[in-house]
Amino acid sequence: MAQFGDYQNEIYFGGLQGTTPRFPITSADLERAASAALPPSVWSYVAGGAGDEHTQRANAAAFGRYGIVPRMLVGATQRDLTVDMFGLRLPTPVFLAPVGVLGICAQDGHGDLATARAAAQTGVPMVASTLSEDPLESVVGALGETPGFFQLYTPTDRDLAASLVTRAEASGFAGIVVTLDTWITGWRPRDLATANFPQLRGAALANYLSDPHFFAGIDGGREAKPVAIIQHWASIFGNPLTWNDLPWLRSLTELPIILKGIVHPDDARRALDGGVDGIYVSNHGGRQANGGIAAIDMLSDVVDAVAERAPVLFDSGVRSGTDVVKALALGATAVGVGRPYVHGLALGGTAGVTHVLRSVLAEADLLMAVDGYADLATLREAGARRVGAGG
Ligand SMILES: Cc1cc2nc3c(=O)[nH]c(=O)nc-3n(C[C@H](O)[C@H](O)[C@H](O)COP(=O)(O)O)c2cc1C
Ligand SMILES: CCCCCCC(=O)C(=O)O
Repeated sequence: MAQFGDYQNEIYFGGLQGTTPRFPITSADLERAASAALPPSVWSYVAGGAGDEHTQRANAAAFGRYGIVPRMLVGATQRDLTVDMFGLRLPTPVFLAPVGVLGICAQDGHGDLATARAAAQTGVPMVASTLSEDPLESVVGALGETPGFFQLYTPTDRDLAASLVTRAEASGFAGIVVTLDTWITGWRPRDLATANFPQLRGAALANYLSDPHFFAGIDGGREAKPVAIIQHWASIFGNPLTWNDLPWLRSLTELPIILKGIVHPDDARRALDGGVDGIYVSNHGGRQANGGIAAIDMLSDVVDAVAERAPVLFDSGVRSGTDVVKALALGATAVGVGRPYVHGLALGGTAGVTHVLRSVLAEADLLMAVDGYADLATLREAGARRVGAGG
């Protein structure tokens, strides 16, 4: 059975033979190289967070407070990292977190397709953002057999919201991830300094521009001037959903609904009572609210509150395979990689994203081998020890 850790040998032997594409290995080196590769205003959008970015830094640093305790003489020569969730058997516990505006991070403008192709090559599921530069139908097409989830930014225009969900269901997405924490934009100093909001310049509106319901709300319809189209988009983008909206969301689809942005255990319980199928713990990578707690520090509280009633997805601050293993040990069902794959995309399109995913998976797999955990159930049972340092 092939193991994710085999990528290590591919890199070593490819290095000897000169066949492996040379991408940086650590997330810090990837980040540095991507910052040089992208135009400065795009870089500040990707790298930036809310306020003085304390929460963003805390997300990553807080992983340093947790440790895996190794077990010996186990012989974990074969590791099983498969995950069952939402009726799917997934080959990896890692997924691609939704990132809007991927187009501006790719040389040919088709960052969503490039990412979907990397998902197809690695089997890593992709959560595709509403804010895509390629329409959702073509993104799911590029995923091939690999499952995709559609991330919904719920517009205030309910017909448009319903249409996006219906299109996602019809085109083959396996679930709908509803993002709760970004109905309004947080205070993002780096974007304010460059007055840079790429999607407001139309870089990520393919899902809207391909939807007849979107044009129904604009004077002049499809013939309207670009500025009127973008103004209309900005006026309907963010819907401050409340608990009262859950039955409406539920009525839109038979697909599993996963709520992204849950951090409080009581919210997780209430969401499940309200009929959703999955909880996605995230603080949006510190891009929305500064002054918050690191997402990983809330994971086990949410996992306890969910009490096995549903899968718990996690992102925010994941930078390595070690972080993935820690989040899994703390009870996550699957772990989302965010900014690191955008860095890979900026450096090498599909090949760059594939490299990042394979590196993260290889490190996770090798850590489990060395630490004596042959599968995720055993790892989860052992848990992660809180060690106090870091963050
Ligand atoms: C450039 C960028 C764009 C993002 N766009 C979206 C989006 O369209 N929808 C969404 O739900 N989350 C979006 N996110 C948040 C990610 O899904 C994820 O929560 C976050 O990147 C996790 O933090 P990390 O990358 O620091 O680990 C975006 C993040 C970044 C960096
Ligand atoms: C008007 C809000 C746009 C948010 C765009 C995408 C996103 O989630 C991000 O973090 O950036």
